[in-house]
Amino acid sequence: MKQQKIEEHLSLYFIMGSANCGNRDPVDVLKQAIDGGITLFQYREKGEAALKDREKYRLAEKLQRVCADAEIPFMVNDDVELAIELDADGVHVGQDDEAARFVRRRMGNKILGVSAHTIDEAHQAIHDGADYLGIGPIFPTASKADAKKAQGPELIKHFRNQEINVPIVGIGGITSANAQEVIEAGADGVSVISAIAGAENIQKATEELKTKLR
Ligand SMILES: C=C1C=NC(C(F)(F)F)=NC1=N
Ligand SMILES: [Mg+2]
Repeated sequence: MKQQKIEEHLSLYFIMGSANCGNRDPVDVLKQAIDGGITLFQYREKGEAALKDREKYRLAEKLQRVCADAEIPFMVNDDVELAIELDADGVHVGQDDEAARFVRRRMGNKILGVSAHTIDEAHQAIHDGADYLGIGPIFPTASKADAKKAQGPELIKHFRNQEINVPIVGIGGITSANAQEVIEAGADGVSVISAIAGAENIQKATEELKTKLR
């Protein structure tokens, strides 16, 4: 049941933190993205101006409520303590965050996403109980300062050819111009930051992206 649900939710996965919203209120950005049809949200508070402690908690709480009202699962990036404190729907961790097997123990049956760049990392994440893998960067990205080299949609094909059959979401420089290639390569969905958060008209940009995913 959860496995099937995860695939459903992965199709248009919006990731955002205060640093991605320019001078716009992150709550309004999220509301417009939800109106445009996102299927999953991840709160990712990163960068030198990243909110911390009480401020971060308060924004996370507001974004979580917006997701709850829209029945969109609310994920937290990296910060397992915050995810547990908020009783978030899940957490996403990278290879340099807390090991997925420990996060799984602390998160119980919540959604656990893990970033993987190699087949070995994918096998380890699956062994540790990951519900989905974030694979990328597919295209060059400006949203992650320490991103690895873009590998193209072939990266997703490679994971599928290697019998990695768990839910996969592609990440990295994905826009409405290239989203289709990522799905055709075998991803269950696409995750985006600036293609939505940086758009002039957020709802329209989200709707346009969504049309490419059918
Ligand atoms: C670094 C990341 C890689 N992948 C993902 C996701 F799209 F959720 F899988 N989220 C991240 N924060
Ligand atoms: Mg991380």
